Amino acid sequence: MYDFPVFLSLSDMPVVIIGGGKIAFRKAVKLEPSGADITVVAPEFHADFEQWAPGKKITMIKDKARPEHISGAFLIISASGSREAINMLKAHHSPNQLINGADDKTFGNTAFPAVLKEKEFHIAVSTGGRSPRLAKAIKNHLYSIKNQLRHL
Ligand SMILES: C[C@@]1(CC(=O)O)C2=NC(=C\c3[nH]c(c(CCC(=O)O)c3CC(=O)O)Cc3[nH]c(c(CC(=O)O)c3CCC(=O)O)/C=C3\N/C(=C\2)[C@@H](CCC(=O)O)[C@]3(C)CC(=O)O)/[C@H]1CCC(=O)O
Ligand SMILES: NC(=O)c1ccc[n+]([C@@H]2O[C@H](COP(=O)([O-])OP(=O)(O)OC[C@H]3O[C@@H](n4cnc5c(N)ncnc54)[C@H](O)[C@@H]3O)[C@@H](O)[C@H]2O)c1
Repeated sequence: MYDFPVFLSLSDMPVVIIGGGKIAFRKAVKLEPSGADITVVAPEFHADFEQWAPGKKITMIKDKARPEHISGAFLIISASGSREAINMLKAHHSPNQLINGADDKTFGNTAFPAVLKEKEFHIAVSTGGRSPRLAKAIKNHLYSIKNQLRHL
């Protein structure tokens, strides 16, 4: 699973995040600098969303996720932990959509890596879904040694 790494250009691409909690917020904050056209769908939003989203290219829909919310999306982030939302997504996604199963790694075809972004380079670490904590630890280790490579 998740065995092919790629860097995407998401500017103006339709991205839908299902869920409005802590994890959905983390994904939204990571995606926003890409310039994607982000829609977040959830019956309830974490307070961080309400403070952070105004003035950004983010549409917030206060509703349960429904088929019409996902139909035009290039990338869908499943981050609600809701069985109902996951089952809806399983039944109504199309086979050529990118799906990030942040709440269920048994479903989906796309994982967010742990990212180290500097002016000169961009490193993404994945464990193929096996251990996000390990991915984070490797990223933090690379961060701690990056200055040793400055002369290259
Ligand atoms: C790297 C990172 C990027 C990001 O999130 O953007 C990321 N998870 C991070 C952290 C993290 N995730 C979790 C914890 C708490 C538990 C713990 O401590 O272990 C922590 C720790 C923390 O939050 O500190 C739990 C967790 N993660 C997933 C599930 C669902 C499941 O497993 O079914 C559950 C709930 C399990 C449960 O509750 O049962 C699934 C996924 N998490 C991934 C990525 C993808 C695989 C990446 C890879 O290939 O390695 C994948 C498959 C999909 C996706 O989310 O894209 C980011 C570190 C970023 C950084 O700091 O740089
Ligand atoms: N991928 C990761 O890195 C990672 C890390 C930790 C946890 N998780 C998983 O992510 C999921 C979400 O975690 P959280 O802490 O954000 O949860 P949370 O309870 O804070 O948020 C859940 C959100 O989903 C919304 N929701 C509920 N039913 C919905 C529906 N039918 N349609 C749309 N939205 C709906 C809720 O209104 C709420 O906004 C959990 O399954 C958790 O295990 C993932």
